[in-house]
Amino acid sequence: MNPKGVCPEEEALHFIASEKDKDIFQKKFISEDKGYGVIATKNIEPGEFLLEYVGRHITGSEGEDLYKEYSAEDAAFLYFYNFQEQNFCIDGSKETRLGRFINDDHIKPNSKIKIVLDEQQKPHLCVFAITEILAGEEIVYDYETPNCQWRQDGTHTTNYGPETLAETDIAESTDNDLFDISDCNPLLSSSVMEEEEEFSEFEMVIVINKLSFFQTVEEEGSRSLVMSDEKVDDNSQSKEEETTEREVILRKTPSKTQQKSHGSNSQQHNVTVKTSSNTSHHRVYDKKNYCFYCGKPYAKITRHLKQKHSDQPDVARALAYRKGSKMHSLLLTKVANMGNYQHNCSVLSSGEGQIIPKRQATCEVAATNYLPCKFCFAMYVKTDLWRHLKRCKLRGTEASIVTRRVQTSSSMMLPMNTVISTGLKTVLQEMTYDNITLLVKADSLIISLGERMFLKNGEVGRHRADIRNKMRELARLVLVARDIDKDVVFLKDLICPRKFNTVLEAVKQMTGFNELSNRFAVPSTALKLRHSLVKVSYILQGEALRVQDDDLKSKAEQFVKLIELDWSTHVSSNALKTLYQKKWNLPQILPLSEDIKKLQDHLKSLEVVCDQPTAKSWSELAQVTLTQLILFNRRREGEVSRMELNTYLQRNQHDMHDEVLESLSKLCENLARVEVRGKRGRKVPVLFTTNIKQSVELLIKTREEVGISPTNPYIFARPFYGSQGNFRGCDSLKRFAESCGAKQPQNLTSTKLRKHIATVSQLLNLQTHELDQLATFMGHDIEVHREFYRLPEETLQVAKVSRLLFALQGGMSKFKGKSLEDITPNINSEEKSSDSDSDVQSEGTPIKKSQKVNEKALHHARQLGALKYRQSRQVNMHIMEQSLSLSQMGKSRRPWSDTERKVIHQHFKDFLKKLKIPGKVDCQKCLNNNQILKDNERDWKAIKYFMYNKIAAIKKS
Ligand SMILES: C[S@@+](CC[C@H](N)C(=O)[O-])C[C@H]1O[C@@H](n2cnc3c(N)ncnc32)[C@H](O)[C@@H]1O
Repeated sequence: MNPKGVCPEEEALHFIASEKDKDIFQKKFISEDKGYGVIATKNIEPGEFLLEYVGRHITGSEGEDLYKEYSAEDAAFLYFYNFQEQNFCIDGSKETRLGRFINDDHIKPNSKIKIVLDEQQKPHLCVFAITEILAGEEIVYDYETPNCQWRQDGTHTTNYGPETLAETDIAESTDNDLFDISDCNPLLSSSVMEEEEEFSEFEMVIVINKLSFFQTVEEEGSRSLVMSDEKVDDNSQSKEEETTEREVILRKTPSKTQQKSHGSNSQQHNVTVKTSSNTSHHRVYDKKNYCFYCGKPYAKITRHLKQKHSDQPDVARALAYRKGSKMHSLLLTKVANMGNYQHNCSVLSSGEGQIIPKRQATCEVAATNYLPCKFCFAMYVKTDLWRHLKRCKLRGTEASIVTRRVQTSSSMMLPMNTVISTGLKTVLQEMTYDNITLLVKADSLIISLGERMFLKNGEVGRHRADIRNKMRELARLVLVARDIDKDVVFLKDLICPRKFNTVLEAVKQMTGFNELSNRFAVPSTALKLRHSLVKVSYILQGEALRVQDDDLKSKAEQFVKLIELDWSTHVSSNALKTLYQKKWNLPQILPLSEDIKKLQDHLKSLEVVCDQPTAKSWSELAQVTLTQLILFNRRREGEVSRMELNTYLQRNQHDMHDEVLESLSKLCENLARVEVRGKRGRKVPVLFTTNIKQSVELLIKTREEVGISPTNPYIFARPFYGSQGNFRGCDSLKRFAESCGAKQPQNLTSTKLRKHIATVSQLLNLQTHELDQLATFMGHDIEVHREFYRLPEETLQVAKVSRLLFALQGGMSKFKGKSLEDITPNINSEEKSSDSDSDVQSEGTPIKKSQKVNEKALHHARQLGALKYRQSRQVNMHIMEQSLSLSQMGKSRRPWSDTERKVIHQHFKDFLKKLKIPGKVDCQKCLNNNQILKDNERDWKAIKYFMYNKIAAIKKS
């Protein structure tokens, strides 16, 4: 009965039934370490019912399953308890009620959990006050788990309350701040140092007094049920032994750190990691920490440091703090960690020995799974490192924000066998931390290759990716080769004629060579490896020359010789064949003009200009403008994305000479031109329309306002997290292509847009110098332009070779002595049937599509008539595209045959009459000299289409 005359259990039952929390509590953010907690808003008497730990009631095994599935955050809310010799769990992770937010305090708990049974005899976990609680004080109970993370880290803080002094986080204290928490945390003292670390999933064991009306449950029974294969700290064990009338409630810790071993691929062949020797009932104290000063292992490292090395500055500093104070134990922990770190580094560099982690796993874990904390030097499982870094009390004030690439930056603390330049180090830092990266760093030959590549182009972002890929490729080869041949440790061991077969085998395994089909799964890697291997052989030859090592030199030379002799038979020829065959039947689909139009309109509608831009609206405008630039210029996305601010600001803005301007189009006045670095270092121009120019200028003006890092050199910089990167045009293009409602958004890529312009430009029958100009603008060599941006091959085949095939069907005798161009087979009936076929089968297949195009083009040409072409100087691109295949025929400059000439002559006259072109035109002359062609190619084409149609009709009849 509490002072208000209400029985606490009855009050608890009332709140259980009403499914509500008492309104005298409030959820409040306590600190970075603790997260949220529960605060009383009124004074509370001892014994009073406070809150219920509400959640989904499930069985213990269901809880176990959830624990495996849940993230660490959610797993913290799984409450395991034992009731009437059965295991239960309350999953509070999805709850909004307050009970689950109550934090732990084993020093000054003000509450306690008890089980209350409702009318249906269902158990409920209820929290009752055990001391007087003042308004503003945090509700805490003792989790009674010495092993929980925050106690192990020595980061335990007193509960939040009105009389509590402001929380002092050691991370914020300087070395000179004497911070003593011993008054409120007497148990902490040397527990961090002297207690053995362990790796147990069950860290919190809450032992509560049984309520009188509950059945007594034998402790051993509950232990065997819940902790079958887990270990419990000795302290808690002894406490449990003392308490006979107790029921065990277990809460699983969120620590999910167990890692599977990487197996034989681990770089460190003979490196193991110390694992826990605990059994389910006994804790085994066999972990030894290495002394930083004498390099020897000790079971009681703190005592050793105090007794033998108190004169060392770091130890002396720790001892200057009062025994039992937080700083005292933290600084000693650091020295102990440094000893282990030193030992671990020597193990990793020698490739032999046992690594001492901060927490010992129960199963074998690969050494590559551990990384040191850069603040306290302890080795943690790499996937848990970020969590530790957040809490590490030795991280200091300047490092309060945990960096994004936690693993890669910590991996730089591991020993490297080779000297690496600062430049290449920055490249390595960007690598994912795994056993491949570990090998890269340890292999001097791979590093040498990286250094050379970095010297060439390392400052350019995307080349850094190339360097990383090349190095990793070689490291993967070595790892595969290690499995084939146990003598291979580093790449150098492979550059030897005797190991050539191993290399071939490793390449085949790595690139998925199929012995039966002689095909590679990844043919490009197989081809690239040849170049890398030759390069590293040259590096070795150079090295051999410098140190006058004839043996090494001849090995490297012979290896290159073998590559020249044998590589193509075993690798290149099949890899090339695979690559070549992969391209067969790949449709070369160009973007649809209507899709391009849709995208343009969509981008236009998104050009939002706001007076006070935020980082979000700025990045939106940046992406829209970037996409517009790519689309307008048909430029490679990377060239535009990486355009630098200075390049834009320092562009040539001198007024053009008046006479030049006059002779050129008005457009020149309005278009800004910026030259950027294109493929292979070519200078390529990017044109800015007035709109784009305005957007870019606005972006530049408001860069600072939205918080773009001043050191970010790009126009289209990313505004978040002080990024030094830029938006990628391909991402923006993809995003807007998908949202613009295009029929085929997948075809709206910068490469396909470039193909599009190159292809449709052929319809214009540009003069050679004009083609050259276009190619230069696109950043192509003219030969490349002609070779790769020609009409799709299949269109040509359909247009030309199909004539022969059709002719074959109708009998060849009448075509005797004619060229392919002369053959005009009767294809109408076939076209019809194939067209209808294509409609039924699939719309997208290129050949059928081009046949359809033929039909459509003819239709258009007929409908619009040549006059329309002539009158309208603005050529409709869409019609041009559709006339694509016919244009090939229009391109033909061969003289007409005699029969054709006669028929055409007549029709030509009629046609001209129909077009109302003055009869002065001499048709014969036109036909002979291609006069119209010279004057206006488009007219000529339209006429030819018409003629072709007529001829076909005549032949048919
Ligand atoms: C049931 S939750 C309590 C609510 C939690 N503080 C939150 O913000 O969600 C248990 C978790 O709170 C944290 N916690 C509880 N007591 C703590 C303490 N004294 N010091 C640091 N963290 C504590 C631990 O992360 C633990 O896993």
